[in-house]
Amino acid sequence: MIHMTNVRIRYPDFDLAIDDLTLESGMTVVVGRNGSGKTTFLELLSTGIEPDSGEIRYGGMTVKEHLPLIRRNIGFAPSEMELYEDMTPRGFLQYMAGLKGLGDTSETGEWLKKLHIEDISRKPIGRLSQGQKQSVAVAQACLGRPLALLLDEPSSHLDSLERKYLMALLTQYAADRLVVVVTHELGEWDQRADRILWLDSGRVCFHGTQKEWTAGLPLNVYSGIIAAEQLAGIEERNLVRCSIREGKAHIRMIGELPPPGFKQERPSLEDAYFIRRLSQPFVSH
Ligand SMILES: Nc1ncnc2c1ncn2[C@@H]1O[C@H](COP(=O)(O)OP(=O)(O)OP(=O)(O)O)[C@@H](O)[C@H]1O
Repeated sequence: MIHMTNVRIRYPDFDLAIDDLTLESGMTVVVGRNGSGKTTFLELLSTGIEPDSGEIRYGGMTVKEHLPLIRRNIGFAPSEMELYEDMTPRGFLQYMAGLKGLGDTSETGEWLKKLHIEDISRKPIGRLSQGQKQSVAVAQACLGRPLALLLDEPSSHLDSLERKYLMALLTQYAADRLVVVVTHELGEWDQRADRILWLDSGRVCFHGTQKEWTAGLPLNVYSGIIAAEQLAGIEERNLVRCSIREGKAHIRMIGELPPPGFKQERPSLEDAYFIRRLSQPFVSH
């Protein structure tokens, strides 16, 4: 469990302020617009940056007193992790295992397999694709099975099948540990996230379960089919999804009332994000 109290980070053009937040075991998905402070939040949790004020407790321990122990129990994969280009994934993981003080490096093979990078494990990292490098970054974070796994957009370069495998792997990992994932692809986490954390302008706007996230929304979700030429009558901002097939537009949209013939749908995590964003008062940056 990680607990943040009165945490502040002040940059010249941005500040992050978290008064009271507890992250518990399970999968927490962090969302928010660009520049809302998600990476800063993850860097804080990872102990990579120190708050200007306030306190973060890891299972009751503070960084001041127990930094090495806390770091041993955190696995962190930043979004664009700097990897040693001349090393191979296997060599890099063994090196990281050494740094983390893991005696048994056989675990490196396990993560290479689980992240599906075993076949490229002897190629220099510099010659890997973005997606393969991303998997190496996630693998190093998992080494030692840390109690808290912090991942910044871990699937942004992965193909859809690898994304699915990664979701399954992380869901399993989160069964008895704390996993925090920053993502812009909230739709992928339907039925997988235990909690959603929504940051905006460096503030926590929402922290709660999937059920709470999708409940009590000020707008509804509708689906329906209209002639493609009628599409112009629907405001772009209200469209969640639209595909045109045989002259018909198949639509998922949000609104107060359904257009004629549309039926109401249960909001997905992503629908709820759109609704919450659209219903927010405009904040200039
Ligand atoms: N080291 C720094 N010095 C000054 N400002 C910074 C620093 N790091 C981040 N910021 C600012 O803090 C704000 C939040 O950045 P952050 O990267 O945390 O946002 P984000 O939500 O992760 O964005 P994105 O979704 O685009 O990745 C931005 O305005 C950014 O310019």
